Amino acid sequence: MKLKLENIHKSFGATKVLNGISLDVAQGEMVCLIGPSGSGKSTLLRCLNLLDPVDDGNIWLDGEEIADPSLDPQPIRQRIGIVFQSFNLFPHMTAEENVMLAPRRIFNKSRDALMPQVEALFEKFGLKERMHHYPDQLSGGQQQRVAIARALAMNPEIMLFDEITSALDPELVGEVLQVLSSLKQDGMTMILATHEMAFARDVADRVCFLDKGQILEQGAPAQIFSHPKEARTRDFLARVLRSY
Ligand SMILES: Nc1ncnc2c1ncn2[C@@H]1O[C@H](COP(=O)(O)OP(=O)(O)OP(=O)(O)O)[C@@H](O)[C@H]1O
Repeated sequence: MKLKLENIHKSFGATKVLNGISLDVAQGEMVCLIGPSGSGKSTLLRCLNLLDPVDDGNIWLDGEEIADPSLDPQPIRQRIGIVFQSFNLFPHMTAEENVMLAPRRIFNKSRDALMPQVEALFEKFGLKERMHHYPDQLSGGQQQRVAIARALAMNPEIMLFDEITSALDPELVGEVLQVLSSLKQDGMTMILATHEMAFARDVADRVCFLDKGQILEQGAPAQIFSHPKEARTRDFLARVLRSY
């Protein structure tokens, strides 16, 4: 198993946000987390990336326990890329400089040494002509694709995506989802929190329905979307699918 979560608990003050999450993610699998606002999707991804410490439970990456607070989180974080809804690109740097920043600093590599990989990423994401543009010269969809390239430039083993299309104009969503589909074809292990139900249904290997910090149901998208067992899952899907 690439990633294994065992009975994860997390509270903020008196608010219990994750209430016993257990989840196995296989190498190359795409898992979509769906669920109502406030169900704990973002918190789960932040805990997986060690941005927030868990209160209790275990996270295993390739059989190695990573949620141990006595470990230095930095080397583990490098193995797990995360992209957020807000692109957070540095405005005073070009797209290329944004993508090169972390690998240059952390791996101490020169621009020349990194250039073939970075050029290949821009090419793959249809951004070759935009490498030397600044973020404010790029559309939201282009900025988000640069943000994904920036995470990939660290050669992560797993990618986490937290509602990465939620801030985009509807016509720009497709180009970003296309990037996710191509990463899946490349065999990247991915966990996505998303409200893109059609994408989850058509592309994910597995869908996990979160509610009140618990996984109520999980399974193949066809099973969850067509035959949800839990009433709460059914209600949620009925509401969101009606809005399409
Ligand atoms: N740093 C924090 N401090 C206090 N409460 C927090 C913090 N982060 C999240 N929460 C609370 O945890 C709960 C779950 O939030 P989370 O963002 O994980 O949900 P979500 O499922 O990702 O929601 P959405 O779909 O709206 O992004 C919410 O009640 C939220 O207010």
